[in-house]
Amino acid sequence: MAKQKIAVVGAGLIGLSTAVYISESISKCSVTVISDKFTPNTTSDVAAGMLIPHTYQGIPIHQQKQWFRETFDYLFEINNSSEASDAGINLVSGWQIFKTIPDEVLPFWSDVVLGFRSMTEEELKKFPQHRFGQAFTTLKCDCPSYLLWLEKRLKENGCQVYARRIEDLWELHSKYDIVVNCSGIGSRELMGDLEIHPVRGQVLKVDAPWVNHFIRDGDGLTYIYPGIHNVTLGGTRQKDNWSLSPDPRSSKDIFDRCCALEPSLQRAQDVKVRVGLRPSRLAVRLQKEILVHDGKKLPVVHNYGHGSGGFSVHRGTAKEAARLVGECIAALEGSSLKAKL
Ligand SMILES: Cc1cc2nc3c(=O)[nH]c(=O)nc-3n(C[C@H](O)[C@H](O)[C@H](O)COP(=O)(O)OP(=O)(O)OC[C@H]3O[C@@H](n4cnc5c(N)ncnc54)[C@H](O)[C@@H]3O)c2cc1C
Ligand SMILES: O=C([O-])CC(=O)C(=O)O
Repeated sequence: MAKQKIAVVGAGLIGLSTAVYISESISKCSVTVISDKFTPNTTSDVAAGMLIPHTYQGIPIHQQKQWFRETFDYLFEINNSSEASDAGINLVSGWQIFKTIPDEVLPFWSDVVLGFRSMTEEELKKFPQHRFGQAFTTLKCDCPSYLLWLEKRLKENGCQVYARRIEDLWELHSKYDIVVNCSGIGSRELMGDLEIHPVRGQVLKVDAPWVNHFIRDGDGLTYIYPGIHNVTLGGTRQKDNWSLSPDPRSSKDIFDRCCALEPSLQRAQDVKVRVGLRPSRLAVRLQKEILVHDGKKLPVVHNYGHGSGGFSVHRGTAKEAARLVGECIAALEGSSLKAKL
């Protein structure tokens, strides 16, 4: 039977990781990635890349935990291989601190990260404004390195990559059998999906190589994340704000909040400001849809809307998208067999 031609729209973290998963798990297909932007110009490049899940209100917790575990295990294996530095993956230990005791003292992901425990009184003395804290070790991606590494994997697997903006998924009907939509915030326009909205995030990437322990305020607004090449200082969460221009007042505010937690950051050098729009939705949209025009059909698998947590769950959602693509292939093969009989 001829190979099914799959087009993946989007070359951020979700498009690249989904294309890699499909090309490695489904032999009877060819994979092409089509996108208007590539690394270093995607939202995924701006992210801190920490594996600390955000909760999607519209998805059962056991499902989110499974996606996180699959992602953590995958990156942990890379971290323990000769690929670690190329892929930009490192293990990082640190503290999540709270001004008031959180509802979830033991979050659902506590037994996936390593060494999760409550902070000691002694550790908490470093943060006089905070009353409670969690200590653990997790993984962090240097996002541009990881995206380049995924692109390299794709090319090694024989996939094609094209730069092009798609106005309507139906444009792909004449050349491809199945489309996988990983267009992130672009799905608002491409699919007319008004459930997805931007949550603007501004961060600073600074040079401060002596900082090697992460600190995250549990309110999710202030964080210090050391990575392989720089330290990410965050952040902002501005719902429905589409501006990609850096805001100098926010930069000062982020810097001051981070210095309040880690005063040595006053000596940080080479401060770069980055802005990204989190593709936020109550639930990641991971489902099949059949587009129909003039009696012709185009199966589509959607995988978008990862909001603040794409890095934490991307491998798990890529696996689920690949399973849905497998179902589409089985249906296409079933119908072409029927047509021959
Ligand atoms: C400041 C900030 C910090 C973050 N920190 C973390 C973190 O520490 N941990 C974590 O887990 N997550 C984090 N995130 C969230 C994470 O960045 C996102 O969940 C993830 O990057 C989403 O990936 P994506 O591939 O869906 O989107 P994108 O990276 O935006 O990729 C979408 C792709 O689709 C393409 N596209 C869109 N429309 C079209 C079209 N019509 N035609 C062709 N191509 C199209 C775009 O060009 C792009 O290539 C953070 C986000 C921000 C903004
Ligand atoms: O919340 C965090 O720790 C980092 C993150 O995912 C974001 O800013 O979206």
